[in-house]
Amino acid sequence: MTKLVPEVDAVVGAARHFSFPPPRTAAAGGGAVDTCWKMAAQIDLGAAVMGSWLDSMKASSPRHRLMSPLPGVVGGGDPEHDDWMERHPSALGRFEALAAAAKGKQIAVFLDYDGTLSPIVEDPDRAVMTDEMRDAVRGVAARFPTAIVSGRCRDKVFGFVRLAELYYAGSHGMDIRGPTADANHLAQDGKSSSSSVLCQPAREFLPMIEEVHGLLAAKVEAIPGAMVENNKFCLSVHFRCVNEKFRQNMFTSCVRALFQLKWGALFELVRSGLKDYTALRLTQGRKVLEVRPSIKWDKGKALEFLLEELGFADRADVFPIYVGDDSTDEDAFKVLRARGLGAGVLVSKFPKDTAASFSLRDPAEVKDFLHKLVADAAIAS
Ligand SMILES: O=P(O)(O)OC[C@H]1O[C@H](O[C@H]2O[C@H](CO)[C@@H](O)[C@H](O)[C@H]2O)[C@H](O)[C@@H](O)[C@@H]1O
Repeated sequence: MTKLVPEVDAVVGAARHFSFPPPRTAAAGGGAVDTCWKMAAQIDLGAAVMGSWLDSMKASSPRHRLMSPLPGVVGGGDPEHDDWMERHPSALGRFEALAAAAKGKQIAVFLDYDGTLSPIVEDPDRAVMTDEMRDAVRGVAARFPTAIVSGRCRDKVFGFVRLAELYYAGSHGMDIRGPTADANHLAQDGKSSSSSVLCQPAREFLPMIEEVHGLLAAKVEAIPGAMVENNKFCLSVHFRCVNEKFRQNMFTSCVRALFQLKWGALFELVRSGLKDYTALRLTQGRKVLEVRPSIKWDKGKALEFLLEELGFADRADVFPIYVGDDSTDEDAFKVLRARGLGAGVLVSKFPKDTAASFSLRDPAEVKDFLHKLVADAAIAS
């Protein structure tokens, strides 16, 4: 089997398979969650089949079986969990291996926001980050170049994080700006802080996104709980709160049919709303449909852009660490795999098909991991 992340593999050991796609066992192979996670990555609006699309919507924030509560602990006889932990060990439980792979290299840290730095909540405007998490991110940024890479509008995610020393890549990486205050590593590198926008590859789509925002917002008013969030260069159509009541009582097939009908109706509204906008595409995140310009730009491209901007593009001694929870973060994990660089860390309590090498269960573990990065002597030296 080809090893795509040799530096991490070499340290963790050959028995740990960080290849992508991961091998499938009877327990994990072909599972509904895995399959839907892949399907959810991008929707072909012309060919979308309603049944499979609804499956994908339901799988977009899985709530099935909980995994072992302790990082690195094998999962008490659950073969699916054991297989997952084998292929994507805890970045906390295997921290020494990760640190050894990073030793002597320039670390750069890339952090998704929702589901990574803040817990998933029903109201996107209330997805606040705790002060403790802010302290952890501040500590990392004082040591290593650090970027937030989010599907959200850049200003909005800055409003949550409020740390001027970071890079921010908003709108799924389509709106990137540098730090507006010096962090220690920038001062050491002699680089001046810059408040300027560094990259906006979808500028020409702004009027179209505005127009479609108005159109979709009016359309989804018909669906209680649905909401369209304007993320400047892309839109998020939220369905986490659609038919919440039915979801809580979905034990009879009759109610289940209603549940599917509502989500199907929302999808149809979005699909029909976009039919004249062939320059836009639809992808899916956690209980959210993402309307994006059809350009070849995603969080993976943003990661590559930032590495270049930091002067790390051609350096073999760089160790990027990307932490994210969403299907949109897979583009960044794939870049790291393809380049054999650094480590991707997926935040998930559930087994998922992922190009990440390591896993963390939730934002609380992300915080602990960030603290460990700062405290680790091997990495510091
Ligand atoms: O790339 P991210 O920083 O993870 O942003 C992706 C989307 O995150 C937000 O939606 C998600 O979090 C919400 C708050 O917890 C939750 O209600 C929603 O169901 C999730 O999909 C954000 O609101 C979106 O605009 C981002 O695209």
